[in-house]
Amino acid sequence: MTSLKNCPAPAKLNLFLHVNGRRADGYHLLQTVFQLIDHGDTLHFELRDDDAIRRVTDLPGVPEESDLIIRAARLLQAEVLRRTGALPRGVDIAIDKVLPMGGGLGGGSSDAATTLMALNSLWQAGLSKEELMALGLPLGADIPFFIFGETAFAEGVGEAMRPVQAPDCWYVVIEPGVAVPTAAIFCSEHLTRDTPVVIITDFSSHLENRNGLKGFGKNDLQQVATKLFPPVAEAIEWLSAYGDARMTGSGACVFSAVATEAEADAVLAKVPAKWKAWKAKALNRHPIIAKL
Ligand SMILES: C[C@](O)(CO)[C@H](O)COP(=O)(O)OP(=O)(O)OC[C@H]1O[C@@H](n2ccc(N)nc2=O)[C@H](O)[C@@H]1O
Ligand SMILES: Nc1ncnc2c1ncn2[C@@H]1O[C@H](COP(=O)(O)OP(=O)(O)OP(=O)(O)O)[C@@H](O)[C@H]1O
Repeated sequence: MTSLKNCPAPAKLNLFLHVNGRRADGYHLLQTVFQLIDHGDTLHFELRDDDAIRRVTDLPGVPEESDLIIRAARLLQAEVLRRTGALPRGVDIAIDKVLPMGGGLGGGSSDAATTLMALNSLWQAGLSKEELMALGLPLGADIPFFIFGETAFAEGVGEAMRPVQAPDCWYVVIEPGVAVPTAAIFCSEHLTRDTPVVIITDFSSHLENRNGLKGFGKNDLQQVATKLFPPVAEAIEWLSAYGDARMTGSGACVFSAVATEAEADAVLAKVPAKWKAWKAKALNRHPIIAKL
């Protein structure tokens, strides 16, 4: 096999996101449910005759050298060299970018995770899932989750994960049109960092309904993000008329669960034209698993 086309890099939603504390190194201890959804970027990989790793699609605002896709590919290439003494063939990587940057949807992390999984297969590198997760973590906190590949309850700095059954529902997602820098939210003096720790049984009954995790938990980053970025507050306020609207990750995107696709369409029809909005279905498993 010399190419892998149409590899999905889905988005995630944080159904709740609690900040429970802060480590000595400044990183925050979180508890979250990462929900995979069927909306995201698509990547294409084509092996080269030399050993160069190239992005063949322009991504405005993200130079090739700092792109998480390229950094992930180079990291795996170096790891294969270290293990086998042979440098794997280079690769041209194309991307259909759909997910907004700084959207809280984990776009960059998902692209990097898909790159690690696809190249592990194309290069027949044989790294285990756990080895790929460890390789990806320094590049982005959400990368291990996407490689884990299942909707999950995550704790710590995101590295301890347990699969949970995704609520069987749809989500309406609004992009408020701003990019939120994650670090700025975590640095804020106004961020509360003392939400009590929960256990799965605290919310497992909520997973069975078709309203996401409506009524359970909150996003602790939301208060800070809405103060710094008023369009996020405005989108939450608008969407709240149709359900329990929340922000995902460190923002900017906001979402609300609905039971059916028809209900999602009904809400989408009313979204003010100034915002981009879309619907997505809850997934239990990463769609790339069926492909590799
Ligand atoms: C908040 C989440 O969106 C939840 O899914 C993610 O954990 C953030 O993931 P990300 O955007 O990939 O963030 P990273 O690039 O890993 O980290 C950006 C910055 O956020 C802060 N950060 C991130 C994760 C964490 N558990 N504690 C932190 O304090 C750190 O200042 C870090 O330098
Ligand atoms: N392939 C990539 N796609 C998107 N962003 C990338 C990529 N590579 C590097 N980046 C950088 O990462 C930053 C964060 O982008 P990303 O889309 O991952 O944010 P996010 O959705 O807020 O993530 P999270 O939910 O993990 O906080 C971008 O502003 C960009 O500078």
